[in-house]
Amino acid sequence: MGDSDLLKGINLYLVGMMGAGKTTIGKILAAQLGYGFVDTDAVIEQLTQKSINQIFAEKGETTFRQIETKVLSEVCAYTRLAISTGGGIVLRRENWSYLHYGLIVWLDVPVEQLYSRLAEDNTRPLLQDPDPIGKLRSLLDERRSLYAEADLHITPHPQDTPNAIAAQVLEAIPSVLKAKVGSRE
Ligand SMILES: Nc1ncnc2c1ncn2[C@@H]1O[C@H](COP(=O)(O)OP(=O)(O)OP(=O)(O)O)[C@@H](O)[C@H]1O
Ligand SMILES: O=C(O)C1=C[C@@H](O)[C@@H](O)[C@H](O)C1
Ligand SMILES: [Mg+2]
Repeated sequence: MGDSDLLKGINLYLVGMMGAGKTTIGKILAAQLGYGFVDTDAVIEQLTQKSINQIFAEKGETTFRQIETKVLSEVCAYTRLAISTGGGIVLRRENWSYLHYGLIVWLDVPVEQLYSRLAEDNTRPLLQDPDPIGKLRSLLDERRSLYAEADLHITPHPQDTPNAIAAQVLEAIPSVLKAKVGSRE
């Protein structure tokens, strides 16, 4: 059971740039909270029977974003889930109305580290760019103020393991949960 009552059934959403560790840490958090695990990118791939790269190439980013919103709107109706989102989930205002049903955690990882993790990975269509590090920088510049709308801002040290980062999230939850519930009263 462990920390299973920590969030009182409220969903936990991980947001942040591609490569920030949302999928990796979301799985650990789900196990530790006794929650189910959902990755919106994986759900989109299952639903469409296409890879994210294929969806971007064949249908374009706008269609991907429409599917992403639909998936989020359906997922948020469930409880007791840790949900790793796609890096661009913060872009549509409508998505925030769904995210705010849960507790939102921003994994804020420096661009250099994102790049070193993703350099060998060709599954992120937005990084198929002649200047991937410049692209990561400009995406983060566009999105930083949106990610900052999360309830909890976690800035892991470069050497922190996924388990250590998950522990930081769990440790910080009680204080932010209080603030979040308090703000609704
Ligand atoms: N704390 C960490 N230390 C070292 N490597 C990590 C850490 N967290 C994640 N990684 C590695 O970085 C890569 C990207 O992680 P992950 O897929 O979890 O990111 P993501 O935020 O889900 O990205 P996306 O938005 O593209 O889905 C993976 O290879 C993962 O193993
Ligand atoms: O940052 C982004 O816009 C993206 C991140 C990934 O999780 C995928 O959702 C897709 O590659 C787009
Ligand atoms: Mg992911």
